[in-house]
Amino acid sequence: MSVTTANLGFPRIGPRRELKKALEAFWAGQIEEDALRETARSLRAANWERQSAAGIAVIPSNDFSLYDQVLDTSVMLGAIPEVYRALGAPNSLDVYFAMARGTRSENGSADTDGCCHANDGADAPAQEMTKWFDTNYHYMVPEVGPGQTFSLCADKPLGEFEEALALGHRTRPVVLGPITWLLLAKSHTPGFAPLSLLPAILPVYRELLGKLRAAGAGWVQIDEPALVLDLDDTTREAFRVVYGDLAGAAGPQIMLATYFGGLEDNFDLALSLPVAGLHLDLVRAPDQLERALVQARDDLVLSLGIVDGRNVWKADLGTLLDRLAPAVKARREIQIAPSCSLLHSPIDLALETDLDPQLVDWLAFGVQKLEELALLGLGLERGRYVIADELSANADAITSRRGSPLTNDRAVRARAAGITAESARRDGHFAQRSERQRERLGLPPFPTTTIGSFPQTDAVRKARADHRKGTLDDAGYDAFLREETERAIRWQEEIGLDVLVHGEFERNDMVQYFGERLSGFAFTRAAWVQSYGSRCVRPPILYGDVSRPRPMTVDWWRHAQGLTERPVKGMLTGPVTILQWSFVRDDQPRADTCRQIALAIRDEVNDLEAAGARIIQIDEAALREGLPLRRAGWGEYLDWAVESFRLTASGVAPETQIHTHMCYSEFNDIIAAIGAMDADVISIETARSKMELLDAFATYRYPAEIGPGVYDIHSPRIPPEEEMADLLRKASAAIDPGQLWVNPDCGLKTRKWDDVRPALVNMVAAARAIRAEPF
Ligand SMILES: CN1c2c(nc(N)[nH]c2=O)NC[C@@H]1CNc1ccc(C(=O)N[C@@H](CCC(=O)N[C@@H](CCC(=O)N[C@@H](CCC(=O)O)C(=O)O)C(=O)O)C(=O)O)cc1
Ligand SMILES: N[C@@H](CCS)C(=O)O
Ligand SMILES: [Zn+2]
Repeated sequence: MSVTTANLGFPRIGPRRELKKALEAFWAGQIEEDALRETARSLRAANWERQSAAGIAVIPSNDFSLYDQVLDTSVMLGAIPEVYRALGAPNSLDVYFAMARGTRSENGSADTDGCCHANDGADAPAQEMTKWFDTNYHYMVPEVGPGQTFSLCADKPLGEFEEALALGHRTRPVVLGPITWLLLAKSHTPGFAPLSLLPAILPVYRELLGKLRAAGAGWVQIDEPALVLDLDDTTREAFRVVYGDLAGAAGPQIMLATYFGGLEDNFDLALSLPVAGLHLDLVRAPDQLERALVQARDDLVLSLGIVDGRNVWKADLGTLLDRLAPAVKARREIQIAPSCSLLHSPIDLALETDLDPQLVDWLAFGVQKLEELALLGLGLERGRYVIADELSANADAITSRRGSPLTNDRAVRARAAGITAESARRDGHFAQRSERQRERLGLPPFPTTTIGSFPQTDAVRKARADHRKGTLDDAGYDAFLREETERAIRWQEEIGLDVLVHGEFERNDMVQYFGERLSGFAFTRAAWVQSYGSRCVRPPILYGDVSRPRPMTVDWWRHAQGLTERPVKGMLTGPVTILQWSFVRDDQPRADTCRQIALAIRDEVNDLEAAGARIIQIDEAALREGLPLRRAGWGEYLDWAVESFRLTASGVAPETQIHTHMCYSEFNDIIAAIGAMDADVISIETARSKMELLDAFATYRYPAEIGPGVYDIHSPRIPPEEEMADLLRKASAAIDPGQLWVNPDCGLKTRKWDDVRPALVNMVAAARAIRAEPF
């Protein structure tokens, strides 16, 4: 028997976000391509060295990316739409970044904000961007069409393999598999099935594998996370054809990697493929181990994903050794690995100098996860006694976390236990509430508002950075933010918006801000995780029972409302979004944790109401991405997610208007659940799809008011008044005009004031024009 440690992918942004800084400097014209490439090279070298030093035997290459691995695959396959081809050689950075970010001849570079997809105000628009499975990472959506041809550009996978080899690392290159790539692709041709392109793609993969083999690669990792999804028979058959073909090609041995869940009904299919190795996610689907031990061919190398690549908790090494013992006994060779690429983990816990040492003792980031694997490898091969000290320290950490008062707050638990169906029900039906709200608010038809944030300018970010560094004191920072808020309020009044927002200038991020203020959360210095391209997030760590020690937003709201007679919305992030964008404790069901967050947010909602807020918005930007990857899990998830939202809002009086906001457009299939959230007003993304989303409302009569976005905030383009008026006319044809609000698709934090000002002036004018029309 042999046990080999392996890794599936390492974060590429760098421990101090070196890649982000180099990319942004390159885009700003401050550094040349050579300098960017040099930063990339040194990050790769450091990553290989780090993994090797941690004791990992199988180290990946081609897991690095200057922007996104799906985009890399599109370029590798020559799937470059015509609009970008004119911009340079297919393997040039000009083409690559044009696909990622679009190009603009004026007004600076185009960029997206990652909430949703592409921008369209550029000369060449960026490719669409969307969430990578159920993560907070976003990939660039490949574009394909009938008759498309493919050709290999192997520069990157080959180049990075050879680069590593020159540094003494014979790596296992990682390639995104053809079926997952095609399933993620979209076509502008209605009815076209991207999978029909497989015969055209297969020869390109075969050629790639041949070249990798010739360069000395013994193994290649082909990622097919699509295998954990619900698949139809055509797709299953495609797996048989593709891997029958590729496994027979003169390439390296194939480690087929599945992750983000269990294979379930695709299990037999995966095991029947003639590949040399199969990686299983045993964190999300532990039962797969026993099944694989019974069913796997003797010569199949099982790669066991036992360390959680999606979360930050230390693995329980003793328990894992027990679980793995039968596998070691039964198989000639096993690999042990993280459940998925470590792209979704922060890099190194050693950089966290401010965290409570007790909490540090419970955590493992990317580097520490690799060290855990190395220890497990030693323990399995040579016996537990070899790692006795480490095992005992690990057991202490696991026990300490389990029993720690830091994770258990009796009052929170008692409160959560007292939740009944009644606690999540608002006083009065929508129709009754609506009447009282209309009376109280006295808003015109087609009321205008925005989603919450105004531009996070350099000045705002600098003030926050200065405050953090101590060069701007509390009073100075507070005064600065109050002035920004006041300016925003005055300007909104001036242009005639009906319902105002304070602008969210005090917030670094819509989740991190709340994480920093809630008990049960810890906040890191450097635990950045790539969200898309150069943009990163620092998810808070939710380690304990959650409560809200004191109001978090009330003073900002009070300041803003004190400046105007018009209603200013209280502005909160909802429990599902906070849960979804945090690293969450894994010692209790997510539903229980979500309910605790909901109770904390409920306290804030109630305090905002008590302070006089007439409208309170609770954003649930991540409600849809929290949906389980398999449909069978949707019902249960939606039940607790919707209940959590309702809990936040059910403590207020009928005349207090509750808004929610969701900045994605794909919710035809969950529209009833969204109705069940029982918000009084929902704002949604629709501008980009030109109100297509409203089709959902044709079959489902949404009971409350709706603000379908009329202004695509992902683009710096300024939408003309007439265009927005047209969208409102279109909306009025699908929905009772009395239900309609007028607002942008999402918050404006990533935009510049120079774009925002004229766009909102036009939006108000469009609303006024519509009000004057007969409906
Ligand atoms: C809506 N989206 C969000 C998601 N997830 C979230 N948690 N939050 C979201 O808003 N997922 C889906 C989308 C993803 N979209 C985005 C959009 C934009 C960003 C982004 O711009 N990220 C910033 C970091 C944001 C932040 O925390 N800013 C801090 C400053 C942090 C910083 O750089 N500090 C430096 C020191 C700076 C100095 O000293 O000058 C440091 O700590 O080292 C702030 O405003 O205070 C980014 O730059 O990547 C992300 C996701
Ligand atoms: N209130 C937030 C929602 C973003 S999804 C904002 O406006 O930025
Ligand atoms: Zn949004």
